Amino acid sequence: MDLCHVPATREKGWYLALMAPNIKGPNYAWLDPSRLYCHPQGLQDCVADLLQPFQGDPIDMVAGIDAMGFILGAAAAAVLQKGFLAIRKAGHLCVQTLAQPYTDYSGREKVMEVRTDAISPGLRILLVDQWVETGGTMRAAIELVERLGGVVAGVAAICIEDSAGGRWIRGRYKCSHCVPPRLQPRFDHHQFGWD
Ligand SMILES: O=P(O)(O)OC[C@H]1O[C@H](OP(=O)(O)OP(=O)(O)O)[C@H](O)[C@@H]1O
Ligand SMILES: Nc1ncnc2[nH]cnc12
Repeated sequence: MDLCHVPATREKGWYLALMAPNIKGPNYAWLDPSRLYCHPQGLQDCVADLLQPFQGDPIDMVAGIDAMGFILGAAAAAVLQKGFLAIRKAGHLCVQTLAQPYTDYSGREKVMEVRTDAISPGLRILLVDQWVETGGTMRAAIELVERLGGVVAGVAAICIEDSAGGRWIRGRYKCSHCVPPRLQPRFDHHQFGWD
């Protein structure tokens, strides 16, 4: 695959074709989007599409979710010229943290942590992750921000699936994603290959 080829017309989500299917079975997410980060124009357009709905919105800080949410989150923070807060899977931060248990698409119970000294009450935070499948991970991050008095200014991910958790998030927060309407049902049904 040519990771430099740029199509003549770049409609929203053109770079989604760079994603790759799971070939390793049920212990993994059904899809791996990360090859699109290898494409310079793909990465740039992905971040621009995620930020477009928030143009003009007051955002004080961007938070990205461990691990792949760090990539788009940090890129978005750089574009917005804001700071970046890492929301981490438990057991990595050697400072005072707040913890939130959750369950994700794997069905396993996990714990997310955030440092307690970065979010002051009323701080408006844009939460970024690579993907929302069941919504368990993003909901845990939302809980952490709100328990610290922060305000979730928005939720951004390449895709927010039409799951119960995805709908819960979409119903309560301003959201952005990269999926054109014709492709959303394919992603909701975990179908790869949408040309
Ligand atoms: O909506 P959910 O069902 O909660 O799933 C979404 C989460 O799962 C993936 O991360 P994962 O923890 O697999 O790993 P990584 O980011 O460390 O690769 C994805 O990037 C989200 O963070
Ligand atoms: N990165 C990802 N891609 C597709 N589905 C997912 N579910 C959780 N993470 C995912």
